[in-house]
Amino acid sequence: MDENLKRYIELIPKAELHVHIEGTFEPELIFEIAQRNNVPLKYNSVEELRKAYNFNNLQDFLDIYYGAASVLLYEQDFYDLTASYLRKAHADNVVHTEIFFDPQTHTTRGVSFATVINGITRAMGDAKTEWGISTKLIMCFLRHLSEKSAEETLESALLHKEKIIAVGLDSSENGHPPGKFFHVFNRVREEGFFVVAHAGEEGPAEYVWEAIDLLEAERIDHGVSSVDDPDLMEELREREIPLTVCPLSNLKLRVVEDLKNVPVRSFLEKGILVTLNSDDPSYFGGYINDNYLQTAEALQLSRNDIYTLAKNSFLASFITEKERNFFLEKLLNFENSFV
Ligand SMILES: Nc1ncnc2[nH]cnc12
Ligand SMILES: [Zn+2]
Repeated sequence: MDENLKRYIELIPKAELHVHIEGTFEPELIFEIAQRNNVPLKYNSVEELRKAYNFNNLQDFLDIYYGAASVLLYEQDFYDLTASYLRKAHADNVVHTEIFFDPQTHTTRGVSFATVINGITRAMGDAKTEWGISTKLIMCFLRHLSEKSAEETLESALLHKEKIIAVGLDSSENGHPPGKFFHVFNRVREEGFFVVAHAGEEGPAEYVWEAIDLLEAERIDHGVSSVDDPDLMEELREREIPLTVCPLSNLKLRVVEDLKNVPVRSFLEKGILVTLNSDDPSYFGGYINDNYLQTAEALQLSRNDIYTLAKNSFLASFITEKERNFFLEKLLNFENSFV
């Protein structure tokens, strides 16, 4: 790739809108925390664990991801995990990030909701002080569990309402359509949270329709199968519903055979608010800049395309108009001064 475009990608201020905090758990930190908490691991070394990162589909990955998360027990563990991600995001010139967390992954093991959220938000506060990085937190329900379990999780979340900006849906997609969570998302909206949902990752375009029509999702996570349905593409453009696409994730989970097949160009050409994100960077071989760089290379994206993707990341963020204007001005200043 052209050195100048590479530098432009690395330096451009950007927002990350699709990253699971449990998916930023690096093998070295997994072993460190497992050791200090006396939790046995199935793997004998960092190298052995890394070797297991060879996935045929979403479920293969989720099995390992939930296994690693089981070493997280104390508030300090969640703090260390989050601080480690935010350091990397800052290095990639991420100036705003909206982080997913999966409370049920921890509460079902007896770790309290407060332990999880207090550790994460303390690291978010420290990162703001230290690096000026802006952050929001999005709670996700695990869709392989019941709607009742999601309702109980929402109850726990209400005690920490001011720390959570939006509620989403993740985990095993096929067989667990958004409609399964219709009632609980009515409550989510009544409580004033923004709504997002993973849809159209491994699942069909129909699941994206359900997410926007039944759950009234304001942003779709992945959504790559939308490209199969021209009416849906038109709907996403018309209603200005952003997609948080994660190219390296799609490649590693075999949603696509080649990065060339991630439909970022189709979304850009259609005028859909598409963004690039890392999803679970410690498992998929790269953080946000790696996603931008490898996608730009595979799709021959121009500097102008990169600018649009970075701008879209701010347009698609759950921030105030004042914050949005601040970031858009930062972006414009960067554009005008980059040589
Ligand atoms: N890519 C993904 N899809 C669904 N659920 C997830 N949880 C973490 N990463 C996920
Ligand atoms: Zn995801």
